[in-house]
Amino acid sequence: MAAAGLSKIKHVRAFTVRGGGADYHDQGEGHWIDNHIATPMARYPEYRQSRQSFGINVLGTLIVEIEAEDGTIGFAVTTGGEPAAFIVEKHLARFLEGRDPREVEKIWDQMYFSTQYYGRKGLVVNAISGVDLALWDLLGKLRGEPVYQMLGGAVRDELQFYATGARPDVAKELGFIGGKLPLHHGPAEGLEGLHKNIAELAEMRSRVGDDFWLMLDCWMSLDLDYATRLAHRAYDECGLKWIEEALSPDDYWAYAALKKNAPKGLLVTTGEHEATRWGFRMLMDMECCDIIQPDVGWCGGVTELIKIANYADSKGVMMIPHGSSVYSYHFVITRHNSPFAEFLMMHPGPTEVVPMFHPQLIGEPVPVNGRLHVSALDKPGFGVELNRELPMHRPYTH
Ligand SMILES: C[C@H](O)[C@H](O)CC(=O)C(=O)O
Ligand SMILES: [Mg+2]
Repeated sequence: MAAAGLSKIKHVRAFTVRGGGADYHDQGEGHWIDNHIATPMARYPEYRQSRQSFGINVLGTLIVEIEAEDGTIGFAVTTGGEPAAFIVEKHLARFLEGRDPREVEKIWDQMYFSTQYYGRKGLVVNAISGVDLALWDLLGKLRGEPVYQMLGGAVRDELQFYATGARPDVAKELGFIGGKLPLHHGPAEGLEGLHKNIAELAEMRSRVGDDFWLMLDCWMSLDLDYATRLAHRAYDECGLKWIEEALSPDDYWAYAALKKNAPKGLLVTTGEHEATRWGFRMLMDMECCDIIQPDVGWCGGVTELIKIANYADSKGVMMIPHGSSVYSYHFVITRHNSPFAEFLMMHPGPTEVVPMFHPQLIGEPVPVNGRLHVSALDKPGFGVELNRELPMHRPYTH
């Protein structure tokens, strides 16, 4: 039974919406995020130029709303679209309705183990993450507290960001501490592609100077041999800071080998497509990387991220969450082993700072001069509202 003053959960609803936002790959033509980026599908020439051509944006955004008996609504956005909406409405909602919203652990446990026979990673854990984030948002709104306060409070006054996008030189001018470039050419483009990758990085190094961090996001596109050669050349010739998600997320053995093969001083990072405490334990126990990068909207939500982050802390591994806007800001500010955060540049250029989940959230804070003061997070829940002017669709009910 809910304690006096805290409403029980009345109803869970799932919606879908298209056009950017949490499904940040769902952008219009000409956007930097869909311009010949190296992927595991780039071995097929017909899918090389555009990730949308092989369906990267096929799912769209999932919106989860949880309404309490007093009418308070918590919500969250993540990816997963219509199939995730089905899972939320037809399977997960039963573990919330009629419950005390403070039962986050029990609700998570029931969502995960009831779906384990067809879930464990990917879409199902995206759906669980969306529900979990909406639940934390509701709890914060019911208590009148920001999520970061419920997580133990801020350990510093501001967040510092690096920027992901095709223009680290602009990111530097905008005050970010570093810039992460997408890798453009994968192994199928041979030695010529490797030379082009290095030339692009060298050109960017010459624009940003010696001290600005430059990173490469390889989006699962490489094999171990290519990744090793790229790592050495990019570090030696261009002072690369880290090589990200170079390999398939399933190939823990290749990651462990890459970390051994990589030059000392270059960081190996991965994890945005990994999920749950068990997946991240594998990455850390097998010494696959120096930085883990869970996406809070995909790895199991805040309830699971607490466990992942604590394990990382105990192993001395840094945790820099992937993207995920306010959902990671509220977490990162509470952790010493997350000293900075990612900001995904969603401007098509990208030459301006625009909210990462634009246009889905109202009141979404953005870094100013590469920083965000904790006071920007001082609103109940995750501190944002849903833009209800968007054409939301509720494909299933229960
Ligand atoms: C730029 C990358 O290919 C991807 O779209 C985003 C990502 O992996 C990241 O922000 O990290
Ligand atoms: Mg990445």
